[in-house]
Amino acid sequence: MPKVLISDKMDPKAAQIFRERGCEVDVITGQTPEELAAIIGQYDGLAIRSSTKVTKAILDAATNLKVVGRAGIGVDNVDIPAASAKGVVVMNTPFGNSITTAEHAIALMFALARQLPEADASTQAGKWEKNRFMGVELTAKTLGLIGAGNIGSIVADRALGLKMKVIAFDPFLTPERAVELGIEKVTLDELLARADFITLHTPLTDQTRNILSKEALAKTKKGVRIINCARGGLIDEAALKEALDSGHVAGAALDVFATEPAHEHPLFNTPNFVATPHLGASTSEAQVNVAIQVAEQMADYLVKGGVTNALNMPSLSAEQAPKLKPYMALATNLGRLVGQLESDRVKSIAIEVEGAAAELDMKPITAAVLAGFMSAFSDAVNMVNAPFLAKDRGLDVREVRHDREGDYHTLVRVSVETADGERSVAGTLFGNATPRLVEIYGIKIEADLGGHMLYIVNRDEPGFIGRLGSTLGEANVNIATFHLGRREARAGGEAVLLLSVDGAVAEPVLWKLCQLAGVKSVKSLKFG
Ligand SMILES: NC(=O)C1=CN([C@@H]2O[C@H](COP(=O)(O)OP(=O)(O)OC[C@H]3O[C@@H](n4cnc5c(N)ncnc54)[C@H](O)[C@@H]3O)[C@@H](O)[C@H]2O)C=CC1
Ligand SMILES: O=C(O)CCC(=O)C(=O)O
Repeated sequence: MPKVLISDKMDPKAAQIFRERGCEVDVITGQTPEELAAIIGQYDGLAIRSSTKVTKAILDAATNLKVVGRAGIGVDNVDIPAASAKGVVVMNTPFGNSITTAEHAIALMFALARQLPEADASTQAGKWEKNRFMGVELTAKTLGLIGAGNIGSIVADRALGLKMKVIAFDPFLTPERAVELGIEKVTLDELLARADFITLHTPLTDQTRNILSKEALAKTKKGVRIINCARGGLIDEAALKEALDSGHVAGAALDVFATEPAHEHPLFNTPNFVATPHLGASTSEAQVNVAIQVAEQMADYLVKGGVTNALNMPSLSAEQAPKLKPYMALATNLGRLVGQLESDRVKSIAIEVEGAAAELDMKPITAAVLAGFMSAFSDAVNMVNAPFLAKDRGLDVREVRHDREGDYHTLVRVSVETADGERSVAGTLFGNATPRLVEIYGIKIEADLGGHMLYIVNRDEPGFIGRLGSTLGEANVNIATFHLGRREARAGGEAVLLLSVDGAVAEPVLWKLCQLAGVKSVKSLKFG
């Protein structure tokens, strides 16, 4: 039974769902990185929010880990390249807390417009400073969104309801989507010059880090108010403090900080500054949503092989998974066959599908071919890390879907290009379930790939099979299955033999086989 650790505070529904769906679960929160590293080796899954930092050191200690699930959106607390390299799937829940976070941004916009926190503190201190707190209306003001994805779009919708004009800077926002949202797509400089309120809704990336830099803040309209419910690091906090002190920025509200938790900060106690402790996602509704989603997704993966909302692997629904399973086995074996046969450097690999296979999502099939192929060169390869390893090796990967009727109701072909030219193998599924090799390097053959096998290329002539059988018999090698194919219809050409044998064939026996008259090459193969 897969074992899952919940290492951050999460709604109890998560643990309940893990148990209901066949996982054992421990909830241990507030651990130091050392404490986590000491126990993580026992777990197949790790469910987190933002407190647990899934660093390379944690991943190195996580010898059984298959999936990290983030109950939330941002995954900047997970070293995704390190997880991918280790073959660990990283998932998030991209929609469960978006409404809540958008509402927090709107709440902070109101808080700034009417100085609510300061007015509250003053009133409760018995001051009744009616003349001190002069607010501004939101109606007819311009709201500038930096980032118009899930959360930005919801903020836009709410702001339009408040009769604001909404403009957005987002390089990936299409003009059609902007029209659909009822907002205007602008450049960053235009947004800075026009917005009365600016709200940030992008992830923290190399492109967005410090997007509101000192220079950018200087380009804003005097009296602008700024809200950040996305990630610390998007705004230059020192420059923001200066701009608030000088009065150029009339107010700023931050839910997120460059360093969290922010127990102290130069911005604290600055007039017109509002702070919340990364509360964007903190509503009971959002926390139930993300806890349920993350547990369902992780359990689906661990128990049924379904992949949803993974950031480093193609999606595969739990319903699709059983249908794709035999294809993955076929694809892995074809990839592994080519990987073992080709000792030359493979420059490119093409995965072609036709018939029933052409109706399926190709991404998992491609990932399985690559996993099989790469497993011939390195250990600990799986469908998660194989595409990354292939990229690292400079392998060009092509996917081709044929819309044609072939000899087989379904076919997967893997072709590689080496210095010696292109070679390909192909396989089908018998009864929609059993993987079967049907072609190897241009020669028709029918064989199940599995266990230990021998691949022999020889001259097609009488007596060869007898010599081969005797040599193997003398070496006490038992032949389990025997498959034969030849390039030409008549004897004298090239033939291939695929034998499955009961164990690995020792080097001296392979050498003897190579010495047999008519043998061109002998390869020992192993399938998982
Ligand atoms: N404060 C909190 O508790 C929470 C914070 N968040 C944060 O909110 C952020 C946004 O979340 P979603 O809207 O769900 O993400 P999303 O991926 O749907 O949207 C992000 C948008 O940013 C845009 N973008 C990317 N690079 C950009 C750039 N250089 N300039 C301008 N726009 C750029 C993208 O095109 C995309 O439209 C995430 O970073 C997430 O971590 C999310 C939930 C809760
Ligand atoms: O889990 C949380 O409270 C933080 C949520 C968040 O920042 C996110 O989902 O990106």
